[in-house]
Amino acid sequence: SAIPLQYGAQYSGKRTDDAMNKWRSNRFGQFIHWGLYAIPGGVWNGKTYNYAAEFLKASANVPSATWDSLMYQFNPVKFDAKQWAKMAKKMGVKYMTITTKHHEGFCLWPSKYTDFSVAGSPYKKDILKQLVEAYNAEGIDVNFYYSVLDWHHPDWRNDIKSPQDSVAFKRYLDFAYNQLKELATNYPTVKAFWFDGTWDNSVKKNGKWTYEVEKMLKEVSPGVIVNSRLRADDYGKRHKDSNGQLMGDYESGYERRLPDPVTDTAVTRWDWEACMTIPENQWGYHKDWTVSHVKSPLELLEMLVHTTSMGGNFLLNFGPTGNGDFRKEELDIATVIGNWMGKYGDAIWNCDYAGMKKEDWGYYTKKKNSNQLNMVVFNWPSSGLLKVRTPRGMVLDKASFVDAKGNALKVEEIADNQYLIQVPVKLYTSPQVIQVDFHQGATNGKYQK
Ligand SMILES: C[C@@H]1N[C@@H](c2cn(-c3ccccc3)nn2)[C@H](O)[C@@H]1O
Repeated sequence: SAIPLQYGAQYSGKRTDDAMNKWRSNRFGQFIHWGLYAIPGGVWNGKTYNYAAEFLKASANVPSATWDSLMYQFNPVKFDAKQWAKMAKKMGVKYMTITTKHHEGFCLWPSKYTDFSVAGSPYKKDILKQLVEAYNAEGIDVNFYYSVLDWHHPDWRNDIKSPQDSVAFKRYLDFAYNQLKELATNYPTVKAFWFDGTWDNSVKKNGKWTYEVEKMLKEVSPGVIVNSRLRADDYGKRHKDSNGQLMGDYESGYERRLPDPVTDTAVTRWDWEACMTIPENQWGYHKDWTVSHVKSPLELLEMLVHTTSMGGNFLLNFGPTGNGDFRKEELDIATVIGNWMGKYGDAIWNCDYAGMKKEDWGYYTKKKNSNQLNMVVFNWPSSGLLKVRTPRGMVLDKASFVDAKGNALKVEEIADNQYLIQVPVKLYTSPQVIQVDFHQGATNGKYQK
């Protein structure tokens, strides 16, 4: 029987209100990690540190006073929110998630609860306000990332080991609560809050606070969406409560990894989002991308399609430089992905899990409330035959490449709920999309029994 909880999941199943339906239909988002860490870019006193650039303070053992004085160098003269938003629009994202405050504690908005913000920098202006306005003007939703973990704030604690810790950490939680209320109040068009830095015991021992933050945000900004990573329940259980129920509005555990399309299909039962770096593990700007593998546009495109095929959102990360511009590799990736989305985005936006078995050639997506099935093909069989297994009652009618709607492909029913779709055997240089029309009914039985 269920364990009684005060601060566990507040509901089960997917939210189906307009705000969540829009969040789900967005599918593809741009993550932006921007802060003081973008100034040194992974290099300190002439030494390059391979670990994630937004962790340079820790990797290079930089004293807090030294790190915090980077605020006086924050003056991104090349920052142009409208230009960032145009690039995002061309890339085909429908939402953007910006780090309002990362673990270093530096705030990209002039918060009245701390001096450690843009207001204290030579730049002075409100970065968040400019980004929200510019991206919303391009029709792109904006979500706020907020790190509960805060290396700058004197009252932060990793754990509560004494009454003094409790008193200090209570002050910290009040500070964070006030900042979050400030963000939800001052930027009312923000659609979701992306919490991070909640894995420490100090936060796990404060499930009630995490519950109250979610409650407050939804009172201040009705319809707003909160990720599972914020939440701890009465017993410190995170993401899913002590009864295995998902907390928050969507599962946000997939960081630099994706669920397996064969063994992890359970994720299709709830909303979820995966966030992904272009290098192996760099969220903030790093001067030297030779320190690890850098994913190609096609690798990233396959991850986007893979995620959509399992009913999830894909949040691809960009790390602007300390000057406020993007490195060439990121601009090139945005262009290649944008070109593909311009032609085939209809197989991503407002598409979901098709409820079909994964095949070797690639991924299915299904347009919401339609009989339109998309096959996004990455791996071409030497036979030229694409295998399709349908659920009982689903009958394929016709198929054609999105790029050649008029040329119907041969669809052969070879057994109950088993089909082969014939495609020309040739080299394709980018993933192709085949659109398949189907209907619910008995199989045609054209094949010999
Ligand atoms: C979304 C990503 N989450 C942050 C992160 C990751 N980690 C981490 C810490 C220890 C092990 C593995 C991951 N700590 N903070 C990264 O800095 C980025 O913001």
